[in-house]
Amino acid sequence: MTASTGQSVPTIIIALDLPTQDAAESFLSRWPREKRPFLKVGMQLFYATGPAWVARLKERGYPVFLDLKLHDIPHTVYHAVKSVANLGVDMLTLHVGGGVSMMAAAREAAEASGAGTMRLVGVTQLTSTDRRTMNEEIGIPGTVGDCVRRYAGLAAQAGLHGVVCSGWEVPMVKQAMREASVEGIAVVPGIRPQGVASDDQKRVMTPEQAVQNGADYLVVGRAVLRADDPVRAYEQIQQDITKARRI
Ligand SMILES: O=C(O)c1cc(=O)[nH]c(=O)n1[C@@H]1O[C@H](COP(=O)(O)O)[C@@H](O)[C@H]1O
Repeated sequence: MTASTGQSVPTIIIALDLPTQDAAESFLSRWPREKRPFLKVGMQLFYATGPAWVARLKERGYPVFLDLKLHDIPHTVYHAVKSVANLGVDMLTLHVGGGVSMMAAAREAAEASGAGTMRLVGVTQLTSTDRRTMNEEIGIPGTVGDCVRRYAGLAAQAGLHGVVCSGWEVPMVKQAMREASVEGIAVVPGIRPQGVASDDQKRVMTPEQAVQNGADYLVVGRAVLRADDPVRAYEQIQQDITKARRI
């Protein structure tokens, strides 16, 4: 039996970490017309383009993950999610560290806006964080895995649809969410195909490893954005995923 038996095929999400709308459009123009990859618009591009361009991406048929990593008081997050709900995006991030009331407010706002299909996912410990940073700088004791597992349980308790974590923690976050009666999704950044530099990421995995560990979504930025042929790099990762599912 494969590690991913019973799951749908893991989906690649391209992190459009680019500075301007022109840069993003030029990147998208390199793709075959019929291809509509799942796109992540994060802070860099969202602050540069604004919400109208994101809404247009949706109108053009792209699945969109809006990665704003909301983290504020419950009242503010409630109203932020209400504003985002109008854009029709498929996924939105918030920080689990904001607490259960903040996450529950987000869920309530999504429901009140009729944005039932927008998946709310909680960022656990960033994949750029290692144990030393977490223990000595942030002041959270224990292993990163302990913390991520605990955060996944809190996200499920608050009614989120899943979490963002590294590939290393996927089995434990799924278990933690299941214990809270949620079949939650695992969205996994920090993906590095063999031979690609880790850059600022600390908890990295290859696409094959992440899939074998049960990841539902693989978030890939620089490995595709910096490739000489981004479409080819994306297709190679897709092949890696298919291969990993056969093992
Ligand atoms: O929420 C995210 O998407 C995210 C969470 C996390 O823990 N780590 C992380 O890298 N990300 C995002 O995933 C992308 C990873 O980019 P690359 O490291 O270039 O593949 C970036 O857009 C990050 O903002």
